[in-house]
Amino acid sequence: MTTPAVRFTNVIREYRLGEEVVHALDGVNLALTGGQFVSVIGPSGAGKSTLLHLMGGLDQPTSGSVEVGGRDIGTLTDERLAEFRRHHIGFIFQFFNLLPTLTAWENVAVPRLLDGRTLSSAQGDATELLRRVGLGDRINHRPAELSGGQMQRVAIARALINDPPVILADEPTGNLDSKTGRGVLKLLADIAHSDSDRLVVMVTHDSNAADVTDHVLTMRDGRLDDNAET
Ligand SMILES: Nc1ncnc2c1ncn2[C@@H]1O[C@H](COP(=O)(O)OP(=O)(O)OP(=O)(O)O)[C@@H](O)[C@H]1O
Repeated sequence: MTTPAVRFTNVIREYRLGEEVVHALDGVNLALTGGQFVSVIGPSGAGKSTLLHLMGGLDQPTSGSVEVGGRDIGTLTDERLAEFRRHHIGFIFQFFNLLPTLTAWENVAVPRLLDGRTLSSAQGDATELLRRVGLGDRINHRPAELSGGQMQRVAIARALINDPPVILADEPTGNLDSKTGRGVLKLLADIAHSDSDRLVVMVTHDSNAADVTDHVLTMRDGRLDDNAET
């Protein structure tokens, strides 16, 4: 049996605010294999972002385990966890989070700096990825010279630069018009489907999402509605 790209076992995440305890995740079990594009939907406060943050090692469960590629990320030290995130997880955000003074290819190459490499050593890979996301003619443009959809494509190329097996997207179409958003969703689907080892998980309020994703996880009050083994 293949190891799931992501597995949650009895995951609880509580936040304590004074006397009050919020159960952001209230016993989540899931196993997601690579090669698919999964969306996470549900009402505000249901726990969607918490789920994504735990998948990406940005937050830790109060109890239960989160495995990425078969490794329990709760057992890693902070330093190992940061390294693990850089190589195993690609993040895509609603507001792109590009650096305004850098060109498109330099933005794509930034994660390589964190590995102690130079930007220029990644220029070839960054340019190739920009071509892949349809921006081969925009490699020297700065973010202010790009449309919202183009900025999100740069951010997607940046998420791919270290070839991570898991890509996590938090409302990636939330700041785009619906036509541009559909293009971004199609690109994310292509990225998931072109590699059987790659899982793409997206938190969204986008009503088009269910049409383009292979599986929809619905969250409510910190729990998943259905059996999430795919
Ligand atoms: N750092 C925190 N401290 C305290 N409570 C938190 C924290 N982060 C999230 N919560 C609470 O956990 C619950 C789940 O929040 P989460 O952001 O995961 O929901 P969501 O489904 O992503 O919502 P939205 O669609 O509005 O972004 C909410 O009740 C929220 O208030």
